[in-house]
Amino acid sequence: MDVKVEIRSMEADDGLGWGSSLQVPSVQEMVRIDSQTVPERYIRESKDRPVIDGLCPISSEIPVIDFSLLANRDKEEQQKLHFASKEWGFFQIINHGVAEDLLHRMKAAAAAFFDLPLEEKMKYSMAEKDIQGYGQVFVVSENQKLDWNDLSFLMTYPPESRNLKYWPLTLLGFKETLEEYSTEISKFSEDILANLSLLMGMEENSLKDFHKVVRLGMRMNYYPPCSKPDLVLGLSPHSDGGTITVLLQDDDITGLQIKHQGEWIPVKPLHGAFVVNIGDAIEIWSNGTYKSVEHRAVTHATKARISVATFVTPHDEAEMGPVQPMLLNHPAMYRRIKCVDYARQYLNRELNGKHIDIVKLDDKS
Ligand SMILES: O=C(O)CCC(=O)C(=O)O
Ligand SMILES: [Fe+2]
Repeated sequence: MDVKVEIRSMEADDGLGWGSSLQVPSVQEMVRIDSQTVPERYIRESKDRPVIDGLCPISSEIPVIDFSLLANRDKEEQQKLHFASKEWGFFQIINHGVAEDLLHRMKAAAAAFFDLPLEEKMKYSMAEKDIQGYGQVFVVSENQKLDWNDLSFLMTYPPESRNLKYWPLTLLGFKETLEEYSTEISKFSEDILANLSLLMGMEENSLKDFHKVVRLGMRMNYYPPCSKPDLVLGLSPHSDGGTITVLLQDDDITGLQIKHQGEWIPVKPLHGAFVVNIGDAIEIWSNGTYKSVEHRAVTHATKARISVATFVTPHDEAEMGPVQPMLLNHPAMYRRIKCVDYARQYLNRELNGKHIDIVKLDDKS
């Protein structure tokens, strides 16, 4: 197969100043041209290959939290949030109050974008020095294994953070839907942060203060079907670098797997729920009490899967480092680092497990 479709424009733009990634082919286009061949660059070493088993029973153990109770600061529900963040780093949230119609429109907007012809999508390609737009991130060498995934990454909130040159404004309703969705996710995330602040022995607004305003980056993921799903990964193992991530996904395909007690556990979608996970920033602020857990995505033999991950991202100038109440009975487990420095280091490398070790302090120090 000889597919030379590079998804990157040559426009010079420093963008967010967080990093950049090398050019890669569109996997969706490769599969459209030849759905059977899996190029060598996508085939994982034996030890990294996934077990495709959407029916693993333990999946049902992932905590489910009722947001309507958390919003009322219900103590029992807060304890569930505490347990989930400590033991799993992941939970599904029901009764979040975001209208089902909006969730449906958000998924449809992402699907409509990936449905566009390649030439059209390429108009929104990442610029050379940015990670916003259509393309791929975390590609730093010509030799590394690639994910079976195409993505578009957009800053969506607050409104002034949007760079509309990466937004397909010709798609009817795309902009309005993302605006509406990101406004809802900003309110939802603020409330989760308020509950986590209280659980960490702080004022309700303390975690929010690290953001000034809650800042959202949205990664729309498209995982094409793969004829050999047991040889590839849709998304390499990683933990998310920000505060929390809110994931919206298709109901009918299990693609997300999380590392729990040394095993990869599939997260079976719960209709209408968000999957929320703790990012590295919360692990560091909580001095390791709450866990930013490794996760990955696997592919499906015949179906494409779309997910929409919204990353809550701290203010560039804020500091990551354990907060005072979490240091009362424990030594600091992480050194302090400015959020923008962490983001730059996080983004300019191959995605390969947890990155947090770069700020971990030796147990004895
Ligand atoms: O597609 C998924 O389920 C996972 C997405 C994810 O982990 C990410 O975009 O960081
Ligand atoms: Fe992730």
